[in-house]
Amino acid sequence: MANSKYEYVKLFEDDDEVMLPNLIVVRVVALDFRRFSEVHGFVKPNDEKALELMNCCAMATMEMFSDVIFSYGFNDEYSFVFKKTSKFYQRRASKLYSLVVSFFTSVYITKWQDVFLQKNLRYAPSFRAHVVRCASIEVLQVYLAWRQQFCHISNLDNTCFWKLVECGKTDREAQDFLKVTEKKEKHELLFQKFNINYANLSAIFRQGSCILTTKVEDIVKYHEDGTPVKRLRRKATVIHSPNIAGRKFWNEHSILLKELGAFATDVDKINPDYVRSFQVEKTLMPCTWVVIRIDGCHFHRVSLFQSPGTSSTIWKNTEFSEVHAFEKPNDEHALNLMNSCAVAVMEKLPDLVFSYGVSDEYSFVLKRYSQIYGRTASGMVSAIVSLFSSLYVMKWREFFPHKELKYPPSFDGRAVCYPSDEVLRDYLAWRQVDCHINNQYNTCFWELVKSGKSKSEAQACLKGTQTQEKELLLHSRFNISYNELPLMFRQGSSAFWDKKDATTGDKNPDACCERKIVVVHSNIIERSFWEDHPWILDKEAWILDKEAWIRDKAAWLF
Ligand SMILES: Nc1nc2c(ncn2[C@@H]2O[C@H](COP(=O)(O)OP(=O)(O)OP(=O)(O)O)[C@@H](O)[C@H]2O)c(=O)[nH]1
Ligand SMILES: [Mg+2]
Ligand SMILES: [Mg+2]
Repeated sequence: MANSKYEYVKLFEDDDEVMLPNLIVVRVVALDFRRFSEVHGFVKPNDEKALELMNCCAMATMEMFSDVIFSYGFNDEYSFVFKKTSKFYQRRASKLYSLVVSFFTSVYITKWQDVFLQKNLRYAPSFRAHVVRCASIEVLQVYLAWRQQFCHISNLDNTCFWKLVECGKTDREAQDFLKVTEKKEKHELLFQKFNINYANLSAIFRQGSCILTTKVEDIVKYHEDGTPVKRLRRKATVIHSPNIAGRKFWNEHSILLKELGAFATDVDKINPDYVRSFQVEKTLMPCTWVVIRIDGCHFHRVSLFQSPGTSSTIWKNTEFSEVHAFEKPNDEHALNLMNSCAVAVMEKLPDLVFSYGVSDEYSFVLKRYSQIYGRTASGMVSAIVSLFSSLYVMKWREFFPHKELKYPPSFDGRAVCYPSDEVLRDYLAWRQVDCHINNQYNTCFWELVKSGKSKSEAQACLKGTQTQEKELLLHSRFNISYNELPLMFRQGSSAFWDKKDATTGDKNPDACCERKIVVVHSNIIERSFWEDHPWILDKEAWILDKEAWIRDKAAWLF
């Protein structure tokens, strides 16, 4: 809708389409899961409930994203394989991994209490994700073999490790012992010393879990004459298999053959070059401002959700803001929830220097030399979008104490590099102009609707109108002075560390206690905002960061 002189900043966005014939795998891995599992007292080495929750999230993800044909997970990770012809979001990598990780995270929080009845979630967990490109079905086969082999090796190791620790060894001693022990000896150790036959441990621990979906018919209601109204729905099922990369397992599932292709032989060796390709992630250009923009998925449009109180997922012609009865055009609580999540994300990731939010989106600015998540686009985007989603679900009650969250929300994300302060400020100006144009239009639109016009009449009435005409319309017909509407609606929200932090810096040991993020609703298009807050895009810190970065990255220069 919006059109402004700042639109040129869109030229900095790059295309990350996964080209055909590459097969798409989205791999999701928990962040800092060791700490999370300790804080939540997970059983070692495997917590059945924690695995059940991971499977639950993966099943919901597969039911949500119908192009995902197969998934495999163990411990704290899951891999989702898309059908080979998928056109989902034009195969744009950032859309795919961000939506999957965001939804997966939201479900993790939503379902936590159902799985861990007595255990409260103590803090917001998050996951990271990236796209693995497999050039052929043979490469996908190696990928699956690699992951399942890792599951086996790590589970055997962990089982031995915790048994050794239980019987008195220190962590160090147990690790040193296992380092020099062969697989066969580990099996022997478990059997001889601890009376454990490894092969008898639960398949879910040893083999991980696979998920496949089938179409089932649900009766959703009955007509007056008693005939049932049926609807097709995807139903996910968990299975365990000792060799998911084997021909025997794969080729007996017709859906895998049809949507992905057959395995011609069994894998006898995992090619290390392939493994390198599975791990490669694009890094962002150094010395640029990185902006991570996240946006609510289908906050307005059709979405899929699980109807409350039932276990079935149903297509509904609906929108997140509609289902949750957000006030139109602006819901103060919904916007404050977004702001609160953004502040919490900034507190967790100190490399974030500024963020700007409007409607269902937030832009996070990372300092120029940020090296978090190896400066990979997928690391930065997925960690932020996942943490944001996690917080959004956890904080929902605080902002909507009387409203149930009806289904897990999801956000997409992208990373864009801007080379100078000017371009970065133009980017932020672009978002604020967009906020202004949309807000003015939406205010007029909903006033017209409230006054009795249909939506299409309201649309027709506003078509081609300029700012001043809209202001006049609001004033003359509805007695609304646009400039007196709440600042948050007109200007959006900006979050940043307040001045005290920047000036006290590291010199004062108590400084960290005083650090505070402020949320303001200012005009950030005007240069004066940046002149009044020079520490946000601080030049001096930038030079120090640059020197540290060169020392770290380019030691060979000296
Ligand atoms: N009523 C109400 N709706 C809101 C509010 N904030 C966001 N929305 C809705 O969220 C939509 C955001 O627009 P987009 O992000 O472009 O659209 P979307 O439906 O989320 O679609 P995608 O982002 O492409 O998935 C708006 O059109 C509103 O319908 C709010 O405070 N109140
Ligand atoms: Mg949106
Ligand atoms: Mg939006």
